[in-house]
Amino acid sequence: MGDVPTTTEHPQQRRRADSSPYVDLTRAEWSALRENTPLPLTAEEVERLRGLGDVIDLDEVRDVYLPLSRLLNLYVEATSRLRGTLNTFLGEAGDRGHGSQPGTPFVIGVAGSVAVGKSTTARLLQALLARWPEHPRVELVTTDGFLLPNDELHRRGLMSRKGFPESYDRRALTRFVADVKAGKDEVTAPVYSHLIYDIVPGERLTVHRPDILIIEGLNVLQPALPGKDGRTRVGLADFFDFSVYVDARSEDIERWYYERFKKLRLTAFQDPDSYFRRYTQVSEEEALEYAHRNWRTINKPNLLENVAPTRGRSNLILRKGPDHKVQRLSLRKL
Ligand SMILES: Nc1ncnc2c1ncn2[C@@H]1O[C@H](COP(=O)(O)OP(=O)(O)O)[C@@H](O)[C@H]1O
Ligand SMILES: CC(C)(COP(=O)(O)O)[C@@H](O)C(=O)NCCC(=O)O
Repeated sequence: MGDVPTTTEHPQQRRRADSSPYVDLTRAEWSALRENTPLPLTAEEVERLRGLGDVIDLDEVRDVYLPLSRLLNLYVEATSRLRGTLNTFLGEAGDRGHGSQPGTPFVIGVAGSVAVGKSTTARLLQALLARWPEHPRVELVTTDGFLLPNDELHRRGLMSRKGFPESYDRRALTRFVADVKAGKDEVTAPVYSHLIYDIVPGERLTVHRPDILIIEGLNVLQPALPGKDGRTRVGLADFFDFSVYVDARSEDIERWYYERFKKLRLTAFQDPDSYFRRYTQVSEEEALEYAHRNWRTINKPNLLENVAPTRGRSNLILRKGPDHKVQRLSLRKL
């Protein structure tokens, strides 16, 4: 694996020039920033939010996610004040509907590789944010609902590119977030099932004017594609008020992917409806060959070509060590 560029080993990130837009913090420095924020989750609740294979406990929540929840609270307040200022500036024009609506949702993007633990991060944030004294309504949506259905992926020759930017209906995804942010009463999205490895026909999820929307997925920080006229379009990330990139060494993520695959083989894959049931009927070694191929030909190239290059667009980079625990953080300051 020596030739594999990892997602963490850029020397400039260890020692940054003063002009770097990021400030680097150790876990200890970051955890001190939680100040007196109380811990609103119990060990059992944390356990329920934990994804398969992720290691997360109350220490991790206290040291890593509480300071983040505090920072996000400050961001939400400041963003709301800024919107008020904009509406004041727009004055009457604002009254005629040109300004942003009061209560415009605060949108948070959570990005990172397959199997890095984005879902756990997003679920923890949702639970922590919902427990602020203001009790905001926090909705969490994953971008897999906007994958093209398998039939369509087959037609376009993209079945072995699942998770690559072109395997999504990116316009529908951007429209979905734009509609939520515009304050529409009900906005719906398609639903993806890991069980059938496909979009669930006819099923939609509905989002009703949340205070905060978390949108989690591999490619949420991808820049917009240029339009046919060559002009840049508005992209998904243009609607984000804050974004988090969950980072780890490629070698660690690969190991987590295989470990999760082995666990899924003993659990979810046993379901008769599982797309992966066939891997419960062969030896673990044979099943793992499929996982290795998937990592080598789909998830790793996607990580290196598409996902990791978006890391520098995020507001916060969480760097996990080999045990899934966050070791270092980089917070955008400029
Ligand atoms: N084949 C599968 N069957 C059932 N659940 C799966 C399968 N693959 C992934 N998952 C689950 O789906 C969620 C999203 O996984 P993934 O997209 O790899 O992101 P991440 O691990 O970064 O959250 C995780 O909770 C994972 O455990
Ligand atoms: C569904 C996914 C593309 C992730 O989608 P996301 O929610 O990040 O948009 C991914 O978990 C996946 O299934 N990738 C295909 C390759 C594989 O089976 O590992």
